[in-house]
Amino acid sequence: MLTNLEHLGLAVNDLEAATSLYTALLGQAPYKREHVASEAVDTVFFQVGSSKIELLAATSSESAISRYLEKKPEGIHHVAFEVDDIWAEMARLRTEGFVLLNEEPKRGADNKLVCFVHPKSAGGVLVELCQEIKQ
Ligand SMILES: CC[C@H](C(=O)O)C(=O)SCCNC(=O)CCNC(=O)[C@H](O)C(C)(C)COP(=O)(O)OP(=O)(O)OC[C@H]1O[C@@H](n2cnc3c(N)ncnc32)[C@H](O)[C@@H]1OP(=O)(O)O
Ligand SMILES: [Co+2]
Repeated sequence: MLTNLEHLGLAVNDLEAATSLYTALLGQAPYKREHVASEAVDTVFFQVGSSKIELLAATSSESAISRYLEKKPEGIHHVAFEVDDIWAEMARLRTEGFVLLNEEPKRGADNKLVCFVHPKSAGGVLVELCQEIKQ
């Protein structure tokens, strides 16, 4: 089952400007900056209670974030939910008729295994599932 709203992913053109804005808005500094080569993104994370804000900027034109920002304004790009068992949730969502964008979970940011649900099958929202990678 989905246990928590893990993060909101915000697509931004200028990561430093967005980081300054959210530092002022949230009244706190980010806890992590991370490059995710597999997604060609630089990310900045803020903790807000039990949820997070993830700022995402593309590092190449091949990035999903780059393609998104070619067509849409900066803003909420995806919503991510925490799961205890990503394999079970992927199987459950498939049986519910959702279209998954990856066959297997893949390594995401912030020490997570992730998978994505196509927005066209999720009411127009790009959904991400995240499972903590236990050390
Ligand atoms: C993993 C690191 C980090 C983490 O938290 O761990 C991340 O979150 S990385 C986040 C960036 N990576 C991804 O988003 C990977 C999954 N996304 C994709 O595979 C694509 O972005 C996809 C398939 C959702 C869209 O691909 P593309 O933009 O090339 O396709 P289209 O432009 O043809 O879009 C198809 C259709 O979907 C609508 N769309 C696209 N993106 C979104 C979105 N973020 N939210 C809602 N809707 C979206 C788009 O408008 C098209 O709709 P249509 O009505 O046909 O115009
Ligand atoms: Co994300």
